[in-house]
Amino acid sequence: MHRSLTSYLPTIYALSTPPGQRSAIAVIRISGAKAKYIYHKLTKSKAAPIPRRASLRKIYEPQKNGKLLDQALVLFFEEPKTFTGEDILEVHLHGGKAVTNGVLKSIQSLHSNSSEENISIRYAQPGEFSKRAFQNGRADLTQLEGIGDLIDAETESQRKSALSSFNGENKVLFSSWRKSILENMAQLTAIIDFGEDADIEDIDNIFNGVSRNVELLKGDISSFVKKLEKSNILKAGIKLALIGEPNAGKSSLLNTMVDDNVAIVSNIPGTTRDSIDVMLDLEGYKVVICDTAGIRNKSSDEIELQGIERAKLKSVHSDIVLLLVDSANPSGNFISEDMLEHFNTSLKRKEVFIVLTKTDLLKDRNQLAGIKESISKKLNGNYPICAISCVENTGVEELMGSLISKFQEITNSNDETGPIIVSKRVEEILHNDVLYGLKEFQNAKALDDVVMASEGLNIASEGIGKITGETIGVEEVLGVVFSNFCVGK
Ligand SMILES: Nc1nc2c(ncn2[C@@H]2O[C@H](COP(=O)(O)OP(=O)(O)OP(=O)(O)O)[C@@H](O)[C@H]2O)c(=O)[nH]1
Repeated sequence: MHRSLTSYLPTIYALSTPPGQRSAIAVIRISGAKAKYIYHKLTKSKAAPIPRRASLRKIYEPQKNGKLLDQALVLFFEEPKTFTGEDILEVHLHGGKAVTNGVLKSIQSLHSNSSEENISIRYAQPGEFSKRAFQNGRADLTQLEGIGDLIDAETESQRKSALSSFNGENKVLFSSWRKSILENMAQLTAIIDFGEDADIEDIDNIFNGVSRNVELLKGDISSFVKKLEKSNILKAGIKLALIGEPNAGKSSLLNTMVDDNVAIVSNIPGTTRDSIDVMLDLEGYKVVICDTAGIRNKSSDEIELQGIERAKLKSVHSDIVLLLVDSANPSGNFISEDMLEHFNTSLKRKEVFIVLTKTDLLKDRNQLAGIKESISKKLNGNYPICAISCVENTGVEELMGSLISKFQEITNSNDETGPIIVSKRVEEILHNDVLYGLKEFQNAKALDDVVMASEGLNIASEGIGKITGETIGVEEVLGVVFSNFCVGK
């Protein structure tokens, strides 16, 4: 009879659907050696549950004459081919608080550590189901972290990128890197072991060959890390700052984009005295739009001045800046000196879109070409310029289209392989262990030190092992990974 590697551990159970909420269905998940025992006790059925077959069962308090708690859909999965690698029982109850509490209490009441019987059952800790899956070899760490990212995904692009870990693509890639490192380490070990008997020229040839392989591998890993950095924007959200002079129409554009009145729109210049962040899902991208205070030359208002400084700072820290310019500005000075200075000192290397606003107020739309030319001249660059009117709702769609293309570009989403998301933990190991180890190899190679070079490769290979969990020996590392998970996962 098969026994999972974790069969000696207590059987765990948890409410896998959100707690404390009224819902049509609530699912309790139970995993471990006592899952079947719990089934018999709750259903009062003597017959063994048929694996993978949903059946409707009355659920009772387990003690003698225990009262009926609910009628539920019950699913039993037999080890080892289950998520955790252990027997799993799922009880799909009606989602009322009293029902779920009653069943949870009943399961807990089955725990017993009396001298005659040792039935160890307890509520699961965060991520404990996933931890069991890892311990029983059902999934590697990157796949499990991928599930975490999948659950956390708020937008379509985040969901897609989490899949690369979840469906094991990253695992395959990391394993191929590790295999390659181990093969090259084997060649260095041969030099170390047979060094004295071997021909110097042969040794050089082998060492140089390994060095070329490491160079290529380091290139691959570096591009993966670069792509990762780009994709990370997807997780945090693309930061989009709306800047412009007071009254340029920033809040109106934000409202049009959000299609809701989140910012205050008024015709008193300087209404937005501080920045407002709004999270949006734009065509599957998580975007954090920041409406900032109008930037102008002269202000004696201390609070406004602080707002202006913060607006400048926000634009510096954003991924994309929309510089809004009132096309109907009667002064004809479309970019103020203060804005120009901020642009030249801080925004030159940013992704900037110029947005000409209030085009409905222009008497002659042919003026637009002249305005565009004068702005480009003043900014001394070729920035994309869009013309919009929030009153007529024209140009906003085109602007959105251009923004989406930019999102794809800066997050690598139009790349064939798509964006990738891995955990912070994995990213750190890639930098601090894997790339570091390969760099150490290269330093040692420059000194012709085979032993140190091999040690460098060892660091890199151990690093990949830590990522997938293959060379994990320490309980703390597992703790770090799984403590971020929710209960029931
Ligand atoms: N005709 C017309 N008026 C507009 C348009 N967009 C904004 N406005 C008006 O311009 C004024 C200023 O708009 P806001 O969106 O508050 O401008 P803002 O840049 O956020 O202003 P501050 O918060 O002062 O920096 C309001 O009276 C708006 O109704 C537009 O496309 N056409």
